[in-house]
Amino acid sequence: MANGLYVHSEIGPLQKVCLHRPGEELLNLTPDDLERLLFDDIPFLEVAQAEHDKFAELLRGEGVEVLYLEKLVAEALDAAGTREEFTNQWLDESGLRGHSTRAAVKEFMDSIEDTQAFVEKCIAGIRKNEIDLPHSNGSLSAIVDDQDAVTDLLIDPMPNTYFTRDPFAIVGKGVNLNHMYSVTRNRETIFGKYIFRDHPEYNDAPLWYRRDSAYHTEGGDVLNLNAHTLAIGISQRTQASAIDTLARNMFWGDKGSEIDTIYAFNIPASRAFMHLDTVFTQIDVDKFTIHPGIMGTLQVFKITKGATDGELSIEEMNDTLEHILAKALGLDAVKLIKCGAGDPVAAAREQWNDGSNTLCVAPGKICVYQRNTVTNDVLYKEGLDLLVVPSAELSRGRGGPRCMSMPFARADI
Ligand SMILES: NC(=O)NCCC[C@H](N)C(=O)O
Repeated sequence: MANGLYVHSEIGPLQKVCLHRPGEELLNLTPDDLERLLFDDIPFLEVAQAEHDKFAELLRGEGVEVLYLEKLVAEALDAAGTREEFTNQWLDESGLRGHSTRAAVKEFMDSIEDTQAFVEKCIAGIRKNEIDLPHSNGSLSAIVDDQDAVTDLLIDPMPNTYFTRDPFAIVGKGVNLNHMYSVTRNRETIFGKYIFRDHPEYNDAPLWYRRDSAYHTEGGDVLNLNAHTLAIGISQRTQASAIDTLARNMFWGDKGSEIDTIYAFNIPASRAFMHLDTVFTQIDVDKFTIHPGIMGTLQVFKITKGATDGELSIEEMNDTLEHILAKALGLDAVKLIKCGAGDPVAAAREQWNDGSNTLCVAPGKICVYQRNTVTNDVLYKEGLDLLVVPSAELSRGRGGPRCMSMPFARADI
């Protein structure tokens, strides 16, 4: 067991983080596929990459080790000799139809010698004109599927891979390996399966949640409040049943989870508020950014062990959000800083572009998107130290600095 994972808070000095630099997958996004692939516009790749490089450089400047997802996957497959197994699983989940088409794609992927280039191609997707497809003779599927095809892609790209927050979430020394809400993103969790099983530094990680679980959940909904307390969104992306399953795995599993209390935040199921971290992130020991739009409807439940094995105790918290968070963190008070300075128009505009979605690199020091000027001004005035990420193109995928990062290690506070 060589599991180098350690995350017990949202704010402890960030030591290692996993990113993915957007790549050719964005060149396979077409207007017709945007909605299905969960994008709102087509980013200009060159600029998106430059913005992402700046994000990585800001993190390195703070002493953070930046790991790249595609490199970790390639290292895992090479170290364990599992590329063949991975390829078959990726093909099984790629939506390909027809035996001979699958064989042609497999041959094409096998011909890519370098494993990291192979992983990058899995993420990029495959256009029909890249492969000599077998003639339709002898295959009903090749005739019917071809005439029904609505896209020029043989295999969809995975354009959301740069949102490394969502397919898995590090909690303590283990991992929630998620079953994601959408078919298009669920393939990203295959990468997690191989990293946390096969990578020399992260193998044999305890899994608190498994990608074959029945219910869907995503990492953007998971906030590590402290070593024994989690906050999780019940949202468009995370079902209450997934939280029940996770709680049982953590409270009674034999893999050593330290979590004994989960606060479930029921937020409206909408695209703008897709995860808890799109409306709410911790930025200091006693400070959070929050989108005021959720305050009215927010329902919070506290989940702990019930009286008998496997039974959860669920208590609805009838208190203000400030009090609930202060209690959860063992503090006298916390401060909620409103996105858009509380102005409803600025709040809605800046939340849409991830004004509440910050990545904390140390208490009081956070990465924010440059474009959210109203929110950033408030954060400056509140004494936060801002690492400002250019965001004209990255933001088109509807995720901010927290969405674009998965901490693997944070120092204790
Ligand atoms: N944690 C996050 O809020 N991640 C942002 C994910 C954006 C992506 N386009 C999605 O819809 O899943």
